[in-house]
Amino acid sequence: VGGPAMRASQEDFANAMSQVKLLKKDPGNEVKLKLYALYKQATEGPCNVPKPGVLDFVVKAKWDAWNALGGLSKEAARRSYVDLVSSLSASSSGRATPAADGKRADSDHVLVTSEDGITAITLNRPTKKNALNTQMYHDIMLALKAAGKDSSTITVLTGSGDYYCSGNDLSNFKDVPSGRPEESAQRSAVLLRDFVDCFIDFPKPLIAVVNGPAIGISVTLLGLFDAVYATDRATFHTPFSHLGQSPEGCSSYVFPKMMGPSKAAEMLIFGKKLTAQEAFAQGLVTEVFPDSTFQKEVWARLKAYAKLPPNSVRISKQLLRSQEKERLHAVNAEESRALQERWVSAECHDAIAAFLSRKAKL
Ligand SMILES: CCCC/C=C/CC(=O)SCCNC(=O)CCNC(=O)[C@H](O)C(C)(C)COP(=O)(O)OP(=O)(O)OC[C@H]1O[C@@H](n2cnc3c(N)ncnc32)[C@H](O)[C@@H]1OP(=O)(O)O
Repeated sequence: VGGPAMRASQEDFANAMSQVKLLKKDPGNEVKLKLYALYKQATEGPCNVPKPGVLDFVVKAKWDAWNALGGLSKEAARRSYVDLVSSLSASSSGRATPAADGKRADSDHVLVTSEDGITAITLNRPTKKNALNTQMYHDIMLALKAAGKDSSTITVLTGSGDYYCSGNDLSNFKDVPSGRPEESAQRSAVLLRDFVDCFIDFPKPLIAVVNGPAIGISVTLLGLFDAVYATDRATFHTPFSHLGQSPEGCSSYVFPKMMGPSKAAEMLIFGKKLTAQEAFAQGLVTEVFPDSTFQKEVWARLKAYAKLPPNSVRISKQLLRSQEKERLHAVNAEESRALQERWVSAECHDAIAAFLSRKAKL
């Protein structure tokens, strides 16, 4: 699940350690802590030193980062380290985000533009309905981290082509090295948790421009956005049980609060697909627009919002969200743990095999 085909050899790991020293841009403290934690886990295994005192800030932050990796195996940590360095190198060489204001920075499948006070992150893999592969998860995280710090007032996530996003790339499951499904699932659970954490912690208004159907994780995450604008062509589908999986993106907590437990159960347990109007009625979508005028109307609205004073907007967003943050992090951890187990289940493997052999489609 979620990981590239090969295991990370000691040589890959050694190369990645050298590459880190050659990065042109400072990746920031958060990423450095992640690298430190993965390095320790890869070389020494799970955190084995006593918890430092709270006033020892730097040592405590490092200990927390290492300890958060729990029982992740050395091999999985090595792979995650190699993946992370590879995405940082791509970004550092200008292939990926972040975008400077007024400029455009591209990675293969995630485009970032920053203009008129709006940073837009566009999923750009239309031939695969914008399904999210491992590199895209990393690119989106980097893009969000950069957007959180840039001078734009709001950040937008949207898709190119006829889909918003078809969720997790199911071919990620093909790439599991034989005999190592547990490690792969563990690595994907770490990736999922880090990915969703970026949305929980995002410091300024985050808006989804849902330009077409949305599936899986692209739907569940919507509960963490501050506004969701959808074309009337969009649909919202979370077929987790059909895939032998379980909900993520904090939806097991946010959806029942938002739409009531039974409507949430219809979506998250029974996989009911909602139309845009139905999603609006459940509070998942803020407003629905006719497809013919969708882009024009939504971007005009966003440009007006982006003219508001950025600091005021940011502080208000944080006030609206801060009460729930701790709870959301705990939910995210729990959902990631549950999925880690699901990914090695026969129910999940059978469902993915059916999709990959073209016997099943949603
Ligand atoms: C590490 C974090 C993990 C987080 C976990 C999240 C859980 C989820 O997100 S669960 C949701 C997973 N998504 C799906 O189950 C969708 C699967 N796709 C489909 O059912 C259909 O492709 C479609 C309904 C989206 C579109 O059908 P349509 O007939 O219009 O087009 P297709 O010919 O099927 O698709 C074109 C092309 O795109 C490929 N593709 C589409 N979605 C995915 C996907 N999610 N993963 C991999 N590939 C996908 C499809 O195979 C086609 O590829 P080819 O042209 O090469 O055959």
